[in-house]
Amino acid sequence: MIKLPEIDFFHEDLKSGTLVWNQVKSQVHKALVEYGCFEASFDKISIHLKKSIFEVSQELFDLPLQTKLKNISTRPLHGYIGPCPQIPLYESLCIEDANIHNKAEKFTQTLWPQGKSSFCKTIQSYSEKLSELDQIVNRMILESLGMEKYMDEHMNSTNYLLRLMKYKAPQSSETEMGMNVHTDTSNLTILYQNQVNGLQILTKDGQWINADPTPDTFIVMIGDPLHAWTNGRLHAPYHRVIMRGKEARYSIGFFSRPKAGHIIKTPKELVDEDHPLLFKPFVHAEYLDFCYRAFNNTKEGMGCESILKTYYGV
Ligand SMILES: O=C(O)CCC(=O)C(=O)O
Ligand SMILES: [Fe+2]
Repeated sequence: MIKLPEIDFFHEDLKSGTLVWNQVKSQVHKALVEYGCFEASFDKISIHLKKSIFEVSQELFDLPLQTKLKNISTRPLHGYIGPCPQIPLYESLCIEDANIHNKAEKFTQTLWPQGKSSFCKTIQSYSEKLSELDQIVNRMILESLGMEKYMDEHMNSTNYLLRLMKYKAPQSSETEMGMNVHTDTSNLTILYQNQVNGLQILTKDGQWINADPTPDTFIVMIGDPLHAWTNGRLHAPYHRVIMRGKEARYSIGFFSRPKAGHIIKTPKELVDEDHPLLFKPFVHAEYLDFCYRAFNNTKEGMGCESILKTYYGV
């Protein structure tokens, strides 16, 4: 049974340029080339915070549907997604810029007008801490491609989204699709789950493997925009969620996303004879519209055909 690579981000002195940084960086690069994802240990999020994020998540999903529907956004797939025929077990809410205090507070007030500081504090602190891991991984990615000069531009053109997700236990004793096969629309995704497994990743050679993280680990994954930007060097894996058993699954997705109007354009340094250009430049908002249409048009939910290849392939 293949297991995802495990990478440790514990070290106190994990600073660019140190020996330990370079060692971790090469593990990150190798894992992202081969699998497009890995399992990360990261101790900046305390046990208390890990517990709290699921407690507040549960409270959120226990709110009446009318209240959850207040989570709306002008961008498609950025608000409340309720159980629908494509994915009947799935429900999620989306908090844009959850790492920024004012934004976390605004979201909290929309759902709890009387205020709910435990919720606001937890989502903000969780997002802020996890953004450190996101930045470490992003820097390692750019350095390992010799592209660190793009770091500021890369980070300034993204923002963070926090998606709290719940998958109901399937009705029958059979397994059921929790989320259909897709690749992510983010540059980088960091997933954390309660101890109900279900996430599966498709390897490059076509095998589905289980990503069963421990309570201490996160799954870090590449999405389409970064796959395109790196001219295919980093793999964006197809993945899905299969539900079984009697327990609900809670999962927390932390996404670094290109901003709506940002154009994803492969830098010229990453194009040469051995690496011909794979994708035309594209505006993230337009690409997201295609994903949204695919999601609505196919019975299986997010279509499994690559949106990136279909619309932007060279
Ligand atoms: O719940 C999970 O583990 C996966 C969620 C996911 O793939 C996504 O939100 O894009
Ligand atoms: Fe995903």
